[in-house]
Amino acid sequence: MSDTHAYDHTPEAEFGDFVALLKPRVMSLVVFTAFVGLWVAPVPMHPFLVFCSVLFIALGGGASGALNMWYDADIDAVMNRTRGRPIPSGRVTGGEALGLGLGLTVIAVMMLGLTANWFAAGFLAFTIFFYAVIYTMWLKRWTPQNIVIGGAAGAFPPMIGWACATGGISVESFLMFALIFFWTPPHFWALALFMKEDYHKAGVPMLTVTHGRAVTRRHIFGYTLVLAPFALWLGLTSVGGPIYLAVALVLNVLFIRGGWQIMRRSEETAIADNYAVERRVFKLSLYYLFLHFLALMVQHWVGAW
Ligand code: HEM
Ligand SMILES: CC(C)=CCC/C(C)=C/CC/C(C)=C/COP(=O)(O)OP(=O)(O)O
Repeated sequence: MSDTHAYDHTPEAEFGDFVALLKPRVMSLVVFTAFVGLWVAPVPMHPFLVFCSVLFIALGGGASGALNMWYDADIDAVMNRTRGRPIPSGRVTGGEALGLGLGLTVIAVMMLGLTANWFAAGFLAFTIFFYAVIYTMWLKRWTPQNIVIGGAAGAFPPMIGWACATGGISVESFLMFALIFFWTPPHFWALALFMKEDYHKAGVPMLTVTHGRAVTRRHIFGYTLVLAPFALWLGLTSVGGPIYLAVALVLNVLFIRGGWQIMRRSEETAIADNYAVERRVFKLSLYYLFLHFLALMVQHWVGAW
């Protein structure tokens, strides 16, 4: 991954550096959720328009990643996980990242408006604004609730996908939003438990830094409990069905169990096994979201309720 690039003698930007600015790995899951939101909507779209919509949502997501990296270059330079990124390592200038982010935002929003509809395009613009401005510039450096509220940005994409197909919103698209929204805190805090030093060094008020790990552990478990009813409720709507419900049931039991294990662990035990459980739950979180949306796709294919 580009985050781990070695430092070059002559820091010259390569194409890969500009791709890295778009945070492709994280955005792949974002784009998948957007695609599923669009795919399971009750209004079928022409395959070419499906392709265009997903492409422009992906470009918009990438644009927001570049804007985030432009603004966060100072933080990224301090943290081990991020200091090899294109800007802190000197291969790309802040101005280039800002230009790329703004340029892609304009292209993505305009093209989505022209190919899908302007409601979806406005929604995409708002989501980019939410991630780049509300989360990155404001919440991230200000409150330990940063990722709870900021998580909304990452939760909007399936609603944008649904809006591309239908021109509106619905209970189903709202529940897909809720699924990602309440998933984000356990997803991120599991990681923060074994990355605390990084955020501490960078002065970012993550919950682990401001309230300590014991509180963070309880929050993780709490959110897995809040999340489960929304995941199951989605299965009872018009996009749900027995396959989705079975998958959701298993995944939520596993996730709640993971949250419970994280909460019950003492810091000493965690240090002794190098945060093995926290690492496992972080990985599980990625499968959790991917498999829920995959199950929605399969359910749609075999026929929803
Ligand atoms: C405010 C919300 C979020 C925060 C703070 C957050 C934070 C993080 C961090 C710090 C990483 C670690 C490594 C990396 O930089 O790749 C990560 C990984 C990841 N996140 Fe999130 N995340 C958030 C929301 C999301 C959303 C909404 C998605 C997708 C729907 C997502 C998908 C992923 C994926 C796929 C990875 C693994 C990337 C890899 O393999 O390198 N995240 N997240
Ligand atoms: C369509 C569209 C506009 C989608 C946006 C999706 C979105 C907001 C995803 C959030 C993903 C993410 C990596 C947050 C990380 O927080 P961070 O930026 O604090 O993480 P870092 O420390 O790795 O930079």
